[in-house]
Amino acid sequence: MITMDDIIREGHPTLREVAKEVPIPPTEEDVKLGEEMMEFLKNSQDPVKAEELHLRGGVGLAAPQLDISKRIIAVHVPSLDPEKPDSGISTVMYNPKILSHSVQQACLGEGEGCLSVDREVPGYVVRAARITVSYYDAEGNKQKIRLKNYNAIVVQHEIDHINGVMFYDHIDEKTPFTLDDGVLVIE
Ligand SMILES: Cc1nc(NNC(=O)[C@H](CC2CCCC2)CN(O)CO)c(F)c(N2CCN3CCOC[C@@H]3C2)n1
Ligand code: NI
Repeated sequence: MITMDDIIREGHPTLREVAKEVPIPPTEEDVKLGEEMMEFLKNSQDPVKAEELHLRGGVGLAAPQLDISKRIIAVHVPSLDPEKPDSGISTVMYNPKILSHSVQQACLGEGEGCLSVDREVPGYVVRAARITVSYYDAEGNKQKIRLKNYNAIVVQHEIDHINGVMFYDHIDEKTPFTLDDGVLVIE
């Protein structure tokens, strides 16, 4: 079972590597890894288990954060709107690829953090508000989905990780909270 001890922290070179594509259909090993990544996210969102296992809350995780330089990400984002129970996203993506993105940009009003970064880095992380992503699922089926707002932000944060990009690379140190016109702030 994955715990915080398995997550490498900034400064570890693997976080700055471009991760390798995995064979499709995913091997048993890669399917198991994806399942363990998803289990970590669910545990981290369970108050009892998170407390017991000393987990920081997470809605996404990328294999390089486990010192595994493979293009595998897991996202488990609960829907923010109880009226729209399926507006969240919960899936493991193999070889995810952003096919297209909106000109419209968005950021989280609270900024971003990272399980591999043991410090606060204030500032807006401006990303595309909507993205079209292709990926392979655990069975090797090619999927193509459109994501927007919170779900889109999370998946972009994870895809950054498999490209060696950290969230604070997007923050302008001099003007961390300056926003161009029209950037959607997601609270
Ligand atoms: C936004 C948020 N980021 C949390 N942590 N950071 C992460 O997930 C990092 C990835 C996210 C940082 C910004 C975009 C992607 C992990 N990363 O570094 C992976 O690369 C949260 F934990 C969290 N939520 C809201 C939903 N809540 C449901 C109930 O359980 C608690 C949970 C807390 N929302
Ligand atoms: Ni992260």
